Amino acid sequence: MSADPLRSVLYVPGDKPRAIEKARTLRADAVILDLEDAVAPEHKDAARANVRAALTIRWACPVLVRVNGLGTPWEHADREMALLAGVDGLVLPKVEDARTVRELHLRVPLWPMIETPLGVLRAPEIAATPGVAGLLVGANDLARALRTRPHPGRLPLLPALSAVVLAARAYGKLPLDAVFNDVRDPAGFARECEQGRTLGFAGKTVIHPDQVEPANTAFGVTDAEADAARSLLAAWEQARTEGKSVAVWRGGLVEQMHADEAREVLDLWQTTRPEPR
Ligand SMILES: CC(C)(COP(=O)(O)OP(=O)(O)OC[C@H]1O[C@@H](n2cnc3c(N)ncnc32)[C@H](O)[C@@H]1OP(=O)(O)O)[C@@H](O)C(=O)NCCC(=O)NCCSC(=O)C[C@H](O)C(=O)O
Ligand SMILES: [Mg+2]
Repeated sequence: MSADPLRSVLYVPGDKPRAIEKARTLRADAVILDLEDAVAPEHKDAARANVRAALTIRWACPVLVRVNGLGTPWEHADREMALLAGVDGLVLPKVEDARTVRELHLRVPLWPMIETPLGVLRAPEIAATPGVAGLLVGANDLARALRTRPHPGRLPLLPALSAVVLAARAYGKLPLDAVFNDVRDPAGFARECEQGRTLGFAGKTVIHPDQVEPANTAFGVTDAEADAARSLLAAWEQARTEGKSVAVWRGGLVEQMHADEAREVLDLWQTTRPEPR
């Protein structure tokens, strides 16, 4: 389990200084200062200057920058600014192969976005690339490229979502779920978080302050889950003390991997507990 949970990862448009300021007051596990699709071409230079200024400030969470993609007029200036300003990682949009990631020769953690059909097909090689910390799904671009129709349960995207989880997990990287566009639909957002967690995502990318705490809850550990993990571990350790290879807890079989999983749950609970007041 990662020492730095990424339950909620907030996109903040680089051309909105007020939103950048606001992001510092939220409890997102990380933020992505966006220079790509949230910023219109005529605002790119101003956004880059805002992001440079934001990177000089001390943040309570890791700060990533989503740079403009390969082949755009802004890619070099974006990367150079972010690297010089000391960014915690770069989000690379629309990545379609491992070679382009490798050839960037960047020494910060890289977060390729999987948001095209080719990107999905090549997600394993992209996830395996040294320097890659995790994969993000870009469901808006992907849905458009696949010509899917909107569906409340994301049915048409499920194979791609699972492919990204599979690729990331296979190489020990973190898969982050896509954004949910309707910022005025908290029930729909909660359902999609639940689905993302069930699919195996480590956290969700979000686009509005109101989505931060619900994502933290959905991808975090409740006190009840922590209690259950402690109880399972106690049963496991008791069984092992008695020389048994497996335990039975609440009527179910417990083996080593369940005990390992319970320890991971407790780690996450420990690292994400609100500070005592
Ligand atoms: C989605 C929004 C355009 C909604 O904007 P708006 O209706 O104006 O929001 P509110 O009035 O409710 O805002 C209330 C306050 O919250 C601040 N705010 C809003 N959004 C953010 C944010 N993302 N981070 C920080 N703070 C934020 C406002 O400034 C207000 O503050 P205050 O003045 O104190 O009241 C808007 O939320 C927005 O622009 N969101 C981000 C959009 C974005 O980043 N898009 C790009 C990433 S997603 C993407 O590209 C998809 C992917 O690539 C794919 O293919 O799927
Ligand atoms: Mg996109």
